[in-house]
Amino acid sequence: MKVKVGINGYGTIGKRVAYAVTKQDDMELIGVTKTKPDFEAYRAKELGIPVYAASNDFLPRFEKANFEVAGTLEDLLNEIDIIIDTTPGGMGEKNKTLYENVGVKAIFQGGEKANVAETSFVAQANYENAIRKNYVRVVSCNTTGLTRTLNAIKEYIEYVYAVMIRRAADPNDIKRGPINAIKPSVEVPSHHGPDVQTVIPINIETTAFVVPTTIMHVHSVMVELKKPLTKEDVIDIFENTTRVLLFEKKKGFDSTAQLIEFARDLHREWNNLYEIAVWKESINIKGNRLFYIQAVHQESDVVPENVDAIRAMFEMADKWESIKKTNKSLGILK
Ligand SMILES: NC(=O)C1=CN([C@@H]2O[C@H](COP(=O)(O)OP(=O)(O)OC[C@H]3O[C@@H](n4cnc5c(N)ncnc54)[C@H](O)[C@@H]3O)[C@@H](O)[C@H]2O)C=CC1
Ligand SMILES: O=C(OP(=O)(O)O)[C@H](O)COP(=O)(O)O
Repeated sequence: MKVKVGINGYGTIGKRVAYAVTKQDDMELIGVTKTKPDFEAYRAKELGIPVYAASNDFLPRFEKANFEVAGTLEDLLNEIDIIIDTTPGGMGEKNKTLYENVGVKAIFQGGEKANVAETSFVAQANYENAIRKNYVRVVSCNTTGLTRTLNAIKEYIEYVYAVMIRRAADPNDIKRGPINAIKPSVEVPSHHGPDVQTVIPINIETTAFVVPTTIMHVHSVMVELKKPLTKEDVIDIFENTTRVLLFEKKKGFDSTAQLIEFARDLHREWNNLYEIAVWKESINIKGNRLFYIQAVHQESDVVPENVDAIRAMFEMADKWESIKKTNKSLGILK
C-alpha cells in the first residue's frame, strides 16, 4: 500500500517535495494547495497534480479565473495519510490544529520552531527518532547542511564555531533583499547552532550574515577537536558520507556559481543540488582545529529529508534502506 501524501503550500520547497514524492514507488501524491491560480497552479494541473484551494477564503480567486480546483485543504486532508506543510515560516504552527483535528500526520519545515513537532530531523543523523511519530520538523536548509557534515565527525568534536553566509532571496523572489549590503544577524548565536542541537547533541555556536546572492548559502566551519584527525581522515570521512560531495577549486569550482552549473550539467530538475558541497582544499587542520568551507543549495537540500521523514513516520523502511531508495530516485550521487 502506498502512503497518500498532500502538500500544503506549493512554493519553492513544496513543488520540489511534490516532485520527489512522485518519484517514490511507495508514495502517492494526492494533491497540492495553492492560494491563487498563478502559473505554478496551471503547471501543476498540466502535470496532472490535483490542485486544491488552500482554504475556503481563496476559492473566489479560482472561480474568477475559471480555474477548477479539486476542493479545499479540508477535502485534501480527508484523502491523505500525511501532509507536508511547506507554507511560509510560522504558518505551519497555525495549521497544525487543522491537521490534528483530522488526525493526519504532518511534516513541518525549518521556518517553524522546534516545538511544533515531536522531533527535528536530518535523516542520516537521527532517522530513528522519527519512527512512528505524528509530527516531525525537517530543519532549515542551513541546519541540514551543518548537521550532515558535523554528524559525520561528531565523535571528534569538542566545540564548533560556524559562520553562515546566507543568500538574500531565492531566485524567484522579488520581495527580499538586501541587494547592495551585507546584513548581519545581531543575535548571537544565530538560530542555526541551537537548531543543530535539536538533532545532534554537540557544542556549537553560529553567527550569520545575509549577502546579495540568490543561488546558495556558504558556511565557514571551525571545529575544536577532542581527538586527533588528519586532513586525509576528514577527506575520507566526507567521501564516505551520504549527501555530501567534495568539490575541487583546481577543477574550476571557484564559487557557488560553478556548483550550480554542475547541477545544471547533470540536468537536475530545477538545477537542484541535493548534496552539501564541501571544497576539498578548504579542509585543513591547524593544531587541534579543523577548518572547512561548504555550500548549501537552499532550495533543494531538504527535499530528500522530507521523503525519508515520511518513511520513518510510517515505519516503511529502516534508515539506510530509505536513504538509499531516496538517493536513487532523485539521482543523488552518493
Ligand atoms: N526557500 C528556502 O530556501 C527554504 C525554505 N525552507 C522552509 O520551507 C518553508 C517554505 O518556504 P519556501 O518554500 O521558501 O516558501 P515559498 O514562499 O516559496 O512557498 C510557500 C508557499 O505557500 C503558499 N502559501 C502562503 N500562504 C498560504 C496558506 N495560508 N496556505 C497554504 N499555502 C500558503 C505561498 O503562496 C507559497 O506558494 C518555510 O518554513 C521555510 O523556512 C526550508 C529550507 C530552505
Ligand atoms: O528557511 C529558509 O528560507 P527562508 O529564509 O526563505 O525562510 C532557509 O532554510 C534558510 O533559512 P535560515 O538561514 O534561517 O536557515
